[in-house]
Amino acid sequence: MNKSEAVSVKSTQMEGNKSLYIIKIGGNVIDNSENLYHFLKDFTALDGYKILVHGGGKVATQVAEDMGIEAKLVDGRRITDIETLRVVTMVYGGLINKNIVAQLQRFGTNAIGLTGADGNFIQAIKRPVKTIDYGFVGDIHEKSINPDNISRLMEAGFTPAFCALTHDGEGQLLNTNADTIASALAVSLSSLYDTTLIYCFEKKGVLQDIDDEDSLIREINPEHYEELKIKKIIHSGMLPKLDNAFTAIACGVKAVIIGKSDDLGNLKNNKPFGTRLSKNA
Ligand SMILES: Nc1ncnc2c1ncn2[C@@H]1O[C@H](COP(=O)(O)OP(=O)(O)O)[C@@H](O)[C@H]1O
Ligand SMILES: CC(=O)N[C@@H](CCC(=O)OP(=O)(O)O)C(=O)O
Repeated sequence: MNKSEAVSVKSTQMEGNKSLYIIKIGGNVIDNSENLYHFLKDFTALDGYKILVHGGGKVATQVAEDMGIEAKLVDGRRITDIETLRVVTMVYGGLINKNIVAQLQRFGTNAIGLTGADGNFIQAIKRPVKTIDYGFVGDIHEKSINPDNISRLMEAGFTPAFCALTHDGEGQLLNTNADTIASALAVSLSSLYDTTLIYCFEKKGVLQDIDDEDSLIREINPEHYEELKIKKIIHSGMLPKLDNAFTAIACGVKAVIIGKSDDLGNLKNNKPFGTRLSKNA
């Protein structure tokens, strides 16, 4: 999460809450039908309240290029002009979201596919132009999410599946990073549920050596994170992911895990899984 996206809201955690998993999947999992199949099956097998958040940046880039629209990303964030907004609306809100919902239904999860505009669940602010004009990109703020509305949907038996689209309340859809949406939902819903946020991607977790799957770092605190950044052990997409993850931990989310989508089943069997974030000792 960059600074302008930071969710500064501090939730009031209550004792004895019901548990909730908020699980985000990224573009590399979505792009691999076998991995996606296994992930959605394991997601269905988890007990309790659940919310799925999906990205799909890789698919959007491919579809845009097929349509002759060049993808432009700055610090991992897509410059979203009006043509690109049309593409991401079709890809995130349509193609990916509806396929995921259909697959979840097959496994028995009564999923309901959503953008932030549906039910006014996530209202964002169009990112102000500073040095870069990101176009139709939405930043989430502390009043973006009303946890009671989302809770009502879950209490009625539905499992929300959010894509990476929000709205500004004035009729405009906005493209919003899926990692940030997952973190903001987790912070907001922590006021009602004991919330665990899980980022699933294609690697075992945060690795000491990105080319060695056996080099999993089992736990990271903010101090350790700073060292890993200086040593350039963590870079590219993992930086905003961890920024979002530490924001969630600091704002009342019970646990945050970053791990491989194939290993989600470990959670049900109480086996260790991925990299767990912690506060400074
Ligand atoms: N130390 C690290 N361990 C694991 N992945 C890392 C590390 N440093 C950078 N990365 C990169 O971060 C990427 C995950 O970020 P991103 O592509 O934004 O995820 P997602 O697919 O969930 O959107 C990995 O594919 C990997 O290339
Ligand atoms: C503003 C912005 O950058 N939005 C992201 C939303 C999709 C996303 O987050 O996808 P992954 O999780 O697969 O990376 C994008 O369009 O790429």
